[in-house]
Amino acid sequence: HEMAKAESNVSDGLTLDLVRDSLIRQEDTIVFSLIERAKFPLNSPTYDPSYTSIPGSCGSLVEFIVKETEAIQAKAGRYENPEEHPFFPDNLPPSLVPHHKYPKVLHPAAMFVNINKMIWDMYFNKLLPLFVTPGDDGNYASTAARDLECLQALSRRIHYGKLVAEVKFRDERKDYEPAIRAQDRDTLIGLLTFANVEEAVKKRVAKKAVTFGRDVQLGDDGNKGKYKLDPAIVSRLYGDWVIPLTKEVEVEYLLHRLD
Ligand SMILES: O=C(O)C(=O)C[C@]1(C(=O)O)C=C[C@@H](O)C=C1
Repeated sequence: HEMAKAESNVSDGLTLDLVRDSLIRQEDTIVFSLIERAKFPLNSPTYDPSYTSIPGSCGSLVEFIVKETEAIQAKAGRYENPEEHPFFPDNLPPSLVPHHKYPKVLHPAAMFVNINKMIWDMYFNKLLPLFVTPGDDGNYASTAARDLECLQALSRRIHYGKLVAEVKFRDERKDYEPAIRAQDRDTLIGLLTFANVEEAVKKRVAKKAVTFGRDVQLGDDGNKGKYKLDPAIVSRLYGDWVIPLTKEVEVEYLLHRLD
């Protein structure tokens, strides 16, 4: 089904190539946010609920930062954008800014797909210990702020799977419809998987880690193979978690595409 690329010509101008261009640009944001987080050691008190005793808040410092930041950003209209998904959607304050008419591209069922709990779990339990050094330098607030940027960048990329799925559905409706009617996950995964694209993504993000993770010097390249973030880990992050979670969003969206 590589043919779909050339043929897609939908009314709102959305094409698989355009959606993929956005995914590629978002790689820059993700790799750079990880580099920024890697400046700090693990700083485990950031994640320890017993470290803080903030009145009115019972979780860890990172939960406090994420919840409070999301509340401010919600008031500023961030979650009006269908591409943004909060980590703590309960009790978010309403937007206080004028309503912006985002183009209605997705099926309304898209609203109910939010896998940020899985992303949170993956980031803190699997990924973080892989790419930060052990240790504690006391910079917990800055550490939590960097975590939030990583989480938001990952969440945006993974939930972009809704748009990817929508374009694929429009391009190959007759293949997708029977699988959706049968609620057949495996067939849907088969239809939306492009192994060659996944391989290219994994190689490219490793190359971005090499490129962005160097010290820029005016004279000779003094890097001697030392990077701020291990390129192999970025490749693994994508292969083991980012791509599978994006596919999970694609399937969840498609299962309700005909509701
Ligand atoms: O580019 C696509 O077709 C996507 O669905 C995105 C993505 C990815 O997460 O990078 C996921 C599944 C495909 O197998 C290839 C790549």
